[in-house]
Amino acid sequence: MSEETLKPLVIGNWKTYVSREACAGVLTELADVPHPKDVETVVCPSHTLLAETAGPLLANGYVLGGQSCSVDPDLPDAVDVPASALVEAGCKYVVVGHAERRRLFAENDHQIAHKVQQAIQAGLTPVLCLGEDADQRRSNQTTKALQKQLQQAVALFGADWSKMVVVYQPQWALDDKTVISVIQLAGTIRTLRQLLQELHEDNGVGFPQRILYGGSVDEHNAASLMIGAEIDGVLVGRASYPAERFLQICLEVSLAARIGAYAGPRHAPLVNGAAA
Ligand SMILES: O=C[C@H](O)COP(=O)(O)O
Repeated sequence: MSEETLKPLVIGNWKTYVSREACAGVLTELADVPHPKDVETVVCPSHTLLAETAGPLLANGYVLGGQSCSVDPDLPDAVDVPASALVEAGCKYVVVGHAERRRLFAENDHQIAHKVQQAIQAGLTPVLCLGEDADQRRSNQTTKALQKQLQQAVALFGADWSKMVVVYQPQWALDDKTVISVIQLAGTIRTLRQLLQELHEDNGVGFPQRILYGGSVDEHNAASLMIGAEIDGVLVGRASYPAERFLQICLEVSLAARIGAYAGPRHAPLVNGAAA
């Protein structure tokens, strides 16, 4: 496991919040206030801003990510940015399976598996988002939903996916902009860690992954979510802009990691010598 993957990870997903007009100011603010070096800090600008943001972000110690990649660049219906083009633009990460793409573009697990495969083949680290919807939550199907999404997402490749980042991003929390409780989150993160361990045991591939949380994370809740739910970082949407808020979240995560003596992704807890 590389030194970087032992750090907590904060990903700012700009979506379309940062316009071309606002971009130069944001880049200046991100450059002026040094972000904590003990946090790996990724910024995912909109694809049309990648060219002009890559240089300044990389020069200031940020890591670059893509907001999505195409299912297969060779398919005639490929409309998204190829993973290889993201690499050329300087990206290290790419978000796949984002809740909004699952919902608005009806992206399914099979397409997401292809995206994961494309990302890995291009040398990117996939940031795989998954989570249950409101109905699944109400009917206690959360574990089943997560298991299905996980298994199908990694079904197409047998390579070492230890670097893959998993983001728990419950659809219901995004729909309502609900802030998840630390207790709720802690329980589901534990389940996810267990599911990942089972996948590891079944396939003999890399483990453990970094598990992040995404959904209404801000400068006020980032630290308590980090410590209370034992996550490895956060995926931030709205609060990734303005830069001041995003930098404060990075500081909170750094502080939480120090308080919790964070030492990298954890294994599933053991009960009587076996995984819980
Ligand atoms: O990509 C980020 C997630 O959609 C979370 O967005 P949010 O922080 O605005 O709730």
